[in-house]
Amino acid sequence: MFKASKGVAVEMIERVYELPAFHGLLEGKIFLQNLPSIVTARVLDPHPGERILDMCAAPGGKTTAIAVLMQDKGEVVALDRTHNKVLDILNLAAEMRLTCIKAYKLDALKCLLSDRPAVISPHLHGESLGQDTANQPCISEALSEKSLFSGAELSSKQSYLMTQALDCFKKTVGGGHTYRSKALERKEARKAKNGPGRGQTNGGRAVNAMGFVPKTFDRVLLDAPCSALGLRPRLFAGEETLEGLRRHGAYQRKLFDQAVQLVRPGGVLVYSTCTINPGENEALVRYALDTYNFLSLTPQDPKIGGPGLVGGSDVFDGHGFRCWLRKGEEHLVQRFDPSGPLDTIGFFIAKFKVEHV
Ligand SMILES: C[S@@+](CC[C@H](N)C(=O)[O-])C[C@H]1O[C@@H](n2cnc3c(N)ncnc32)[C@H](O)[C@@H]1O
Repeated sequence: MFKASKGVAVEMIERVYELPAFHGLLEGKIFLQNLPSIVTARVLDPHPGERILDMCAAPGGKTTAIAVLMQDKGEVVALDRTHNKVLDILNLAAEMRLTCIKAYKLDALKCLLSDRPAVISPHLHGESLGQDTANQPCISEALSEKSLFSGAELSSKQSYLMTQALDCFKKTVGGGHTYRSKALERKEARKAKNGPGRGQTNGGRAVNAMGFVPKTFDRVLLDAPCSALGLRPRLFAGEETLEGLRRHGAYQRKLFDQAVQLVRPGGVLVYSTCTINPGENEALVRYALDTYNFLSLTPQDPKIGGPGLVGGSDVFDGHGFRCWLRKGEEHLVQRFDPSGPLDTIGFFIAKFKVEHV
């Protein structure tokens, strides 16, 4: 408010709900969530022991809801591209004592390991791993795959081996059981003296991820960054332009292209946004179904929101007229109307079954 020289200021003189502020109260016991966010985690339907990917996860509301539904058994990989936001996820997970959550910093547009040339730290080379390396089959096997170092694209076997190698590397070297360099000892002494520093929190350290092997997650949630036109109150909603809305749609399609490749055959992909813009919701579903013939919409449970929009836009968005859902598809998605009797934020959820060939 003090940044702008003119504009509208709002002073809240009466609360809608007489709820106390929860800051620091019942820490780890309660976490406020919008109803559609809880519904999204339930629609994903994660089971204990599964491997789940939450692609745009900060601050971790849905990540933690998913981990709770899994009774903290299995693995929830939570990504965000922003360092401090990854720390937020780690903090929330620690506060809720959820150990199955692994949060990483990664641009979700580069999620697929096989998408990029192999760039491996020289530390991963056998000699620098210490004497016990030969006793680590996964490292030895991965390192014997010569083309890992050639800069060629990774096959999925190579990608898998590399992930295994990195895991082993972390366990052996990173865990400090077999080899502790002088540099590591100096770093730890510094940390003990100065405190954890920017990359550390109570929840742990924000680590960069390199990407993931295609078709290795049981379920993927893409809670996409969006125009957030469903959030209330939105004092600045009028500032979105048609071009801005179109760009959100294009970005979401790129994220979806990554998400779809990470789900295992027979797995589930849930797409959600907190906007009411059909260009980011129903149009994304149309794109998904028309682009990937191995995807199908699947019924959602619980189903609380209303039907999606059938038809299409008659507004030219600079590239075309976006098509939305076809008749019969509208009841397979949920659209939460922020002006409706449910009194929720505006939100959208689509659930896809993935059957790769
Ligand atoms: C809608 S919010 C996610 C809310 C979260 N799922 C929750 O329930 O708490 C979108 C998040 O996506 C992140 N994001 C945007 N683009 C991204 C990208 N390319 N890769 C990873 N994260 C991204 C943003 O930093 C933001 O935290």
